[in-house]
Amino acid sequence: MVTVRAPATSANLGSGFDVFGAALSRPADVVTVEKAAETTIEVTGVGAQYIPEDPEKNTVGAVVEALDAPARIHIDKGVRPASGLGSSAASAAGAAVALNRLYDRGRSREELVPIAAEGEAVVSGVAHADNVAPSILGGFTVTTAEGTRSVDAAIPLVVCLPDVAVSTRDARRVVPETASMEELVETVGNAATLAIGMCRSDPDLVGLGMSDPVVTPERARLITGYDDVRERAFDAGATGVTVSGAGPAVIAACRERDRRDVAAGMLDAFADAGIEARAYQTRIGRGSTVLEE
Ligand SMILES: Nc1ncnc2c1ncn2[C@@H]1O[C@H](COP(=O)(O)OP(=O)(O)OP(=O)(O)O)[C@@H](O)[C@H]1O
Ligand SMILES: N[C@@H](CCO)C(=O)O
Repeated sequence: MVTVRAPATSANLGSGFDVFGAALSRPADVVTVEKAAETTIEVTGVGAQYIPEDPEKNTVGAVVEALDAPARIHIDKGVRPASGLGSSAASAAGAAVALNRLYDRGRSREELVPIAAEGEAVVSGVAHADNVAPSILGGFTVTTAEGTRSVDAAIPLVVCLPDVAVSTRDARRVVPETASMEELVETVGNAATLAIGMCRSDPDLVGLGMSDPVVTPERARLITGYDDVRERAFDAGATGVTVSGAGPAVIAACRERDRRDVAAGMLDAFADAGIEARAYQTRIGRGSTVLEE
């Protein structure tokens, strides 16, 4: 038996659509696997009632196939599905690390990234790896067709999750098909600023680099109260605010001393819009961790 804790993640970080990702210190899924002749999946925890246990429909089923590793699998969800916090990815990442260990497949963490990404194709139609990469490797990740690079970074964060669901599949439909040269130049500048900020663990540069003129404005329209939430976070000291992944979670970078106020401001703004929400005071954290074997 192997048990793995796989963290929630935030993809895109504004300027890095389908490229940037960050592991969050909390929340997380816990995935337990045991060898079995046939694969079975049991799901408990947050939002378990919305998650299919059929291996053809659950993200971990694709991982079992890719590693040829049938198992009895238990997923204890700490990351709510359709949250923008890489819920589907956390289970796939945890299963990839756990099954690789259980069956001694000898894959490196980097090699497990495209395997776990197969699970994402099951739910969103695209094997995007920007959530599974940080959930497996930890830290800040840059994923391209050439692979994933990661760096540890100490950045305090708040993620505020409203009590509404936005599926990645739906949120991908509003992504513009083209961008102007002006938007491209702005986006490259912001993304480069953010990457330097991560390497220096500088919340000011990370926040500055979260700005994105192309994808985020379209996605923000799907989140009731977004503009006020953003403004209240900045008022409380946030250095940058954007949509987390495909939403509806909203992520803010800040300094440690402002984190509590940023969380309170974001919660208040959602409450003013009549929406219940939960705020996680978190930070960039570690990747999947083996808890027991
Ligand atoms: N193990 C799993 N955990 C969570 N959701 C799963 C899992 N397997 C399948 N799903 C399905 O995936 C969908 C949620 O995935 P989706 O990509 O939309 O949200 P997310 O992973 O929280 O967000 P994001 O990718 O934007 O960070 C739901 O329809 C859910 O039923
Ligand atoms: N990069 C993906 C992440 C989904 O979590 C998207 O924004 O659609």
